[in-house]
Amino acid sequence: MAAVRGLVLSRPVTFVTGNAKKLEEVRAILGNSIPFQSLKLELPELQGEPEDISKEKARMAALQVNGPVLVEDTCLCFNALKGLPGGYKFDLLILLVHFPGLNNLLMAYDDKSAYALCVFSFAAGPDSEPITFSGKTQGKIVSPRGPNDFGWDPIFEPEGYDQTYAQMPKEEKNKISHRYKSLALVKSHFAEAGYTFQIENS
Ligand SMILES: O=P(O)(O)OP(=O)(O)OP(=O)(O)OC[C@H]1O[C@@H](n2cnc3c(O)ncnc32)[C@H](O)[C@@H]1O
Ligand SMILES: [Mg+2]
Repeated sequence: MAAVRGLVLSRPVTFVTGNAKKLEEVRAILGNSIPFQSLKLELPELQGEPEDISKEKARMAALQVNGPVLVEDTCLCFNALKGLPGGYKFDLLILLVHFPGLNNLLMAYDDKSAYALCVFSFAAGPDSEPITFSGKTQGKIVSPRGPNDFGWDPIFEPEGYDQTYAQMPKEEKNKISHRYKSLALVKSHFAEAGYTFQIENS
């Protein structure tokens, strides 16, 4: 999608999420590259294709904020289940983390491969069509290992590693994660579009 070079955004970008752990990672990954403020909003939990969910979240967030917003939708997709649960958030993932025996559900399948998918959307305002940026990290589903403080991190082992996301130092996850890859595209887009920001109090 064409972006207007040098477009001045009316307000600083607001990253809207209800998830403090996501916010922590986004802060660490973006550093000072894109100035943003954050807002905790519980948006309705939509179901469907991750890109559609992410865009719809951006529309809802831009309406509420009445300005430029970033949102993201993240899911874990099992290849043996043809990409489910993906954007269909029945509580299977949470059950898998808390009741490791349920991993037998996947034991029925030889294929334990999965991918973590993060779709960021940027909407320049309530009247702008959101643009999406998808980042994917391949891996496999394993019995839970590591601290249990962020979603399905204990059961996802990224390809090429013998640790789950939960066992890795945060800096390591943030170098290879679905979120990192999606944000790399967001950063490139912002750099190419040449947005300038009116930062409050500056
Ligand atoms: O307000 P939003 O941003 O929507 O926050 P959310 O927690 O509802 O986030 P999602 O709908 O995108 O995510 C669905 C689930 O996936 C979990 N999740 C998201 N990113 C994750 C990651 O990097 N590692 C592990 N679990 C993650 C998250 O905790 C949710 O339980
Ligand atoms: Mg959500």
